Amino acid sequence: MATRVLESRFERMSVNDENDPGDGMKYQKSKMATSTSTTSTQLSQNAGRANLLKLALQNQNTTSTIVTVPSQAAQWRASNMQNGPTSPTRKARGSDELVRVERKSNPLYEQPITHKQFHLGMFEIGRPLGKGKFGRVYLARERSSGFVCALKVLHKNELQQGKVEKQVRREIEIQSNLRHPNILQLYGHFHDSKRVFLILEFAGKGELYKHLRRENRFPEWKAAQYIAQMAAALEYLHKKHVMHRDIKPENILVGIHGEIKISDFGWSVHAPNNRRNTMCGTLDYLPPEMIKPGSQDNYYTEKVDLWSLGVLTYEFLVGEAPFEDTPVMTQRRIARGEMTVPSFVSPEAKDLIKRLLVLDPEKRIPLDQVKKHPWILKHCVKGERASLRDSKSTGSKSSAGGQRDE
Ligand SMILES: Nc1ncnc2c1ncn2[C@@H]1O[C@H](COP(=O)(O)OP(=O)(O)OP(=O)(O)O)[C@@H](O)[C@H]1O
Repeated sequence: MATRVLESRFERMSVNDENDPGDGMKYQKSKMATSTSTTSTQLSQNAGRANLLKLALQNQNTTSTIVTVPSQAAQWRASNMQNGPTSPTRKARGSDELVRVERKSNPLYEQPITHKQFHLGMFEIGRPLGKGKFGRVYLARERSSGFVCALKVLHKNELQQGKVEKQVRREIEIQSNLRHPNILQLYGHFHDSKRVFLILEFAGKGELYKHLRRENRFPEWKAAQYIAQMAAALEYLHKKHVMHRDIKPENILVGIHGEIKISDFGWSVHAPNNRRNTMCGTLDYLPPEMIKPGSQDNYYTEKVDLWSLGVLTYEFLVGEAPFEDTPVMTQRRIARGEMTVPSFVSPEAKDLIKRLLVLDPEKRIPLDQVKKHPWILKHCVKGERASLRDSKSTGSKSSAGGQRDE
């Protein structure tokens, strides 16, 4: 059934589709589509989507044979996947529940690694998933294995014009070496004369930013579970001496189980000495040490991500960033740490925000303590009971006005 849905989705695509990128990457008709007996019209769109996601999960947990291989040119060098990633598994009740992500070995990585060169013909291209500044992202399926992934297409001339080649190269190098359930996996990449293709893990529930805008703000149980996952991912990154430097809802995707996937490593940096002095990131999320006048002289550390985690916690719970204002005022308020937490935020959550949004980077609460913070423990260790209690006391909607994901 699930396979048929996917087939019919691929079957429906045509080269005249208005979403055709017009860049020589036409939608391709699946060979398997002819074997279907159930037509797509018999299935509702929602059921189709749910089944597609189920198939993506099955593929990613069990049947994938995608491996990363060296690409044609040294500058787009790929990394190896010998240290296999971990796969999230569903632990919670009901389809609308956030989950604690559990590590599980993936059979893919127990198989011998076979090196093969990736090329576009190996993939069936599905529907567009979105568009960024420098390219488009498509749902894709590797033909031989049926592995479902997201294919990001970047045009070399646009990268050149935007002077972001170095940034993209760094993004590839860093992301392809990361294996964590809350970090979007980059499986490999390849290129032709005009384009660079990134083979990415498919995040079935899309952008976190859209979930937040839809719900306005998240209920505390959900925000706490997201922040716990963010803390785990950041801890992993920092242990590898990687600072993300651009943590914000727009750079977080949501996996098929509702788990967080940090993406967009365009601003991330591998800094083995743990100190950098480049100005980057998004104003609302920038920490004081990066916006101070003369900050060129002020080296900063991976603790910038702790500040951003505080801003993220605030935005999850309040619906807007804590220092949001005109650009000049935002900068001024960040430099002074000037913000107020609304009274509807619980004292425990407020405490965590205040411990993260500390002007002195060295005094910010470390990630291992974030994971043990009472607010996190309340919603994550006893997560299910806490979320039940919250939903009982506030009806179907949470006190934060948020609803469970459908
Ligand atoms: N792995 C993925 N799984 C599911 N959807 C994705 C995936 N990657 C990207 N998308 C969708 O495609 C959109 C464009 O992604 P892309 O990475 O090109 O740009 P971006 O990070 O949103 O923006 P920018 O180019 O400004 O950094 C995303 O906003 C998201 O909706």
